[in-house]
Formats: sequence, C-alpha cells, structure tokens
Amino acid sequence: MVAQPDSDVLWARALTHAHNGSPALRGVSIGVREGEILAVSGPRGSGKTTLLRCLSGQFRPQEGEVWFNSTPVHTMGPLTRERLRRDRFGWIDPEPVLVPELTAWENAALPLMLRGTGRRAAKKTALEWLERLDIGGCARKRPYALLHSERQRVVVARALVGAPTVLFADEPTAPLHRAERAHVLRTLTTAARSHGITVVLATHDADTAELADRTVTLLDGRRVNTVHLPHPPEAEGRAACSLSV
Ligand SMILES: Nc1ncnc2c1ncn2[C@@H]1O[C@H](COP(=O)(O)OP(=O)(O)OP(=O)(O)O)[C@@H](O)[C@H]1O
Repeated sequence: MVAQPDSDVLWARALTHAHNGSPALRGVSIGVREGEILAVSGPRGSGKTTLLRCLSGQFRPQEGEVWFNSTPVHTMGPLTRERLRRDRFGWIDPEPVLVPELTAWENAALPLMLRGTGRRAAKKTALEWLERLDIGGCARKRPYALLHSERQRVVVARALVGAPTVLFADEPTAPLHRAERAHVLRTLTTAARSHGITVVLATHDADTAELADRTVTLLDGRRVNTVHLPHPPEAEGRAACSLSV
C-alpha cells in the first residue's frame, strides 16, 4: 500500500467505479492538499460527480482507496461514513434541494442543529451566512417563496455554516446567472480560504476553474492532465476576508 502524503487532507488511489456496469471512473488517483481549492473539470459524463461522491464517502468505490487525514474511508461502514460526512464534509449539489417545511435560515442552520448546537446560536450563524450571500432578507421565507438562485444561495450557506474540513461542490453555480455565479463563487472561495476549508469543485466552466489553485481534468473517467493556476490576488484571499464562522 502507498502511504498518503502528509500535506494531503484527502487522497485517493486508483479509483474505479461503474454505474450498472457502465464505467464512470477508471483508475483515478488524486491528492487534495489542506486548504487547497481544487477544480475537477471535464465534459459532461467524464466522471466528475462520481469522483466527488467517492471522495466524500457517498459511494464506496468498486476498486481503489480513499483516505481522509490518514483514515481509510473506503473500508468504513455506512454509519461511520455518514458521521464523517455530517461532521467534516460539506456538499453542494447543482440543484438546490431544501426542506420545504423549513424557512431559509432553518435550512441553512440544519448542519449545526444536527450536531447539537443550540437553536439561538445556530440561527445567529445561519443569519450571518445568509447576509454574506445577500439573501438576509429571505431568512424567514420558505423555499417555495424563493427564486431558484436564492434557493441555491441558501444551499451554499448551509454547506459553509458548519465550517467543514472539506467542501465538495458539484457544479455549485449551475442554476445561477453569470453575474450571480461570480458573486456566489467569490463568496464561497473567499470563505473557504479565510477558514482554511479545502474545496473540491466540479465544473465544466473555465471561469469557475480560474478561481481554483489547481485543476484536474477528467475525460471518459480518466485523468488527462493537471493545470496549475497562480493564486488569486491577496485582495480576494485571506487578507481581505472578514468572514467569521
Ligand atoms: N446513476 C447512474 N446510472 C447509470 N449511469 C450513470 C449514473 N450516474 C452517472 N452515470 C454515468 O457515469 C458516467 C459519469 O457520470 P458523472 O455524472 O460522474 O459525470 P460528470 O462529469 O459529473 O457529468 P455531468 O457534468 O453531466 O454531471 C456517465 O457516462 C454517466 O452517464
């Protein structure tokens, strides 16, 4: 067995996975450094979502290994993986899925309340995140009364509210218009950098990948190359960030 490098918070080797016999990943190895924003790019159907689901413990890869902070994820039972996902990982889907009976702030506060944070403290943190994402005014509305783009911002707030160690974002701005996309992505990446949150971001959008430190590209379930991008200017990074989860 090859050892996980110390600098990698997440590390996977030779991941192979198929859906109903149809191959989605064919021997993908990847390391994600602590605090890094890593874009996973590639055309539709190249295996981005499957890779993120394997890395985050949602899928158990049919072959290969996934390690999180020197702990094997691929051999964990379902309950341990669930706990890992709840306590250490955040997830953003392309489509905003919210609990319809809860208000925006209650949806955003869910990860904190599931961990046992008191309602008042959870509400305060959730409201701060909704403000940062420019939807503070929607805090008391239920999902049916929100625009699609507002719902996606609530999903982003919910993913960040618990300060996860790793945030997995699968095409997080797909439902947004171009201007909104830039704002939400900037908030997301600035928050991640200021809090040392590692981000694995699936995208087929070059603008989105530009905000990442590094891009890994998939094609037909295989890695095809890696592009290193310069760090964004300091003004977009830690120094300018006043976020405080
Ligand atoms: N639930 C499923 N059942 C059958 N095949 C699937 C399933 N999910 C994914 N696939 C197939 O696996 C391959 C990889 O899909 P995956 O969703 O991981 O790629 P992707 O790069 O995320 O694509 P997209 O950008 O469209 O989301 C594709 O050929 C896809 O059709």
